[in-house]
Amino acid sequence: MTRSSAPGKVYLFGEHAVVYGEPAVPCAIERRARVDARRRDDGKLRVNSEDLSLNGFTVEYGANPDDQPDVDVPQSLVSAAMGYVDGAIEQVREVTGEADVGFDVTIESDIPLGAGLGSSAAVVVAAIDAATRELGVTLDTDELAERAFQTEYAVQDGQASRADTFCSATGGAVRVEGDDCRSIEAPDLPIVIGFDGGAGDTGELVAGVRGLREEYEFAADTVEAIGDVVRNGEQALADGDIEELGRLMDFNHGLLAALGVSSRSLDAMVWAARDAEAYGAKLTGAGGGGCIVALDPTDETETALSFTPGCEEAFRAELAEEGVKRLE
Ligand SMILES: Nc1ncnc2c1ncn2[C@@H]1O[C@H](COP(=O)(O)OP(=O)(O)OP(=O)(O)O)[C@@H](O)[C@H]1O
Ligand SMILES: C[C@@](O)(CCO)CC(=O)[O-]
Ligand SMILES: [Mg+2]
Repeated sequence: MTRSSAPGKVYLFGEHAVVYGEPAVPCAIERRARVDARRRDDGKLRVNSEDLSLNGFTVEYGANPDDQPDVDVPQSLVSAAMGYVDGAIEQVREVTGEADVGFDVTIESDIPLGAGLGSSAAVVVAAIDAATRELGVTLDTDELAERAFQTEYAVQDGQASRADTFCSATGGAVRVEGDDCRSIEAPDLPIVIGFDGGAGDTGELVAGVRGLREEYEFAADTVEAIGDVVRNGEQALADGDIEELGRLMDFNHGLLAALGVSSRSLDAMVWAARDAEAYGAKLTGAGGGGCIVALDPTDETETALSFTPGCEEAFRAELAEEGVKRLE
C-alpha cells in the first residue's frame, strides 16, 4: 500500500479570471487530503471516503465504465461525488500503461468539500501520486500537477485552470497564468479563514461566469480587471506591503461579487472581517458558499467571525511549504 497527502489552498487573488488566461496567486495551506492506494488485480475500483456528501459510503465497481457500482443510491449521485477520484485513476491507468488495473482507495481529508479550499485538487493530486507509486512509477511534480489538471479539466467540462492542482502538488505560494505555472516567494501571511458550512459547485459557478462573460462586455471587462488587481497584488507581495495586499483583496472580492459568485453568508463574513479591521478579505475559490480568506495578525477577525451569523467555523491557516507528501 502507498499513501500520499496533498494540501488545500486559498486564493490570495485571481480565481475565476484565471480560467480565461489572467494570472492568479493561490497559496497552499496546512489542511490536507490523505489517500491510500492498494493495487487490486480484479480491475475493480473501491473507494472509501468518510467525508463525502453521500454520508460515508463505499462504492465498488469494475474497470469497465458500463459496470454499475455496487451501491444503493442513484448512479447520478455517485458519479457526481466520485468524478474526481474516477478521473484520477483513469490518469494513473494511462500514465502507467496498466489499463485494467484496479485499486482500493481510502481518502481521509480535513478540507471541507466544495468550500473553496481546493478539496478536489488535493484529493486528485494525492490519489494520482499514491496510485502511480503503488504501481512502481513516481511522477515528478510537474507531471503530477499536469495529470491532476487534466482530471479537473475533464470533470469540470473543460472549464478549469492549472492553479489549484499546481498549487496542491507544489505547495507554497504559486503564480499561474495559462500554462505558465511557477512558485513565488511570499511573506508569512496572517491568514484567517471563515467557513459558512456550505458549498458551491465549481463546475456550475465557472459556467455561470462564462455565460456572463459571453453575454456582456462589461463582464468580460470585469474578468480583465481582476487580472489587473492580481498584477498589483503580485507587486504588493514582492514588496511585503500587507496593507496594500489587503486593499487589493477587498477589491478582488467586489469584482467576484459583481460576477455573481459571492453569497449572502460569504459577504457577511467579508464584512465582519472588514469591521474587525482585517487588512482585507475576500471569498476564496469558486464561491457560491464556503470560505472567505482574510488577513489579520490580531485575534479580532477570528473572534468577529465566530459571532457572525452564517459563519460556522473560523480558524487560522498556516502556509503549507510542502505540496504532495509521500507518507508510505
Ligand atoms: N474527501 C473526499 N473524498 C472523495 N472525494 C472528494 C473529497 N473531497 C473532495 N472530493 C471531490 O471533490 C468535489 C468537490 O470539488 P469542488 O471543486 O466542487 O470543490 P473544492 O475543490 O472543495 O472547492 P474549489 O474548487 O472552489 O476550491 C467533491 O464533490 C468530490 O467529488
Ligand atoms: C473558480 C476556479 O478559478 C478556482 C476554483 O478553486 C476554477 C479553476 O481555476 O479551475
Ligand atoms: Mg475544486
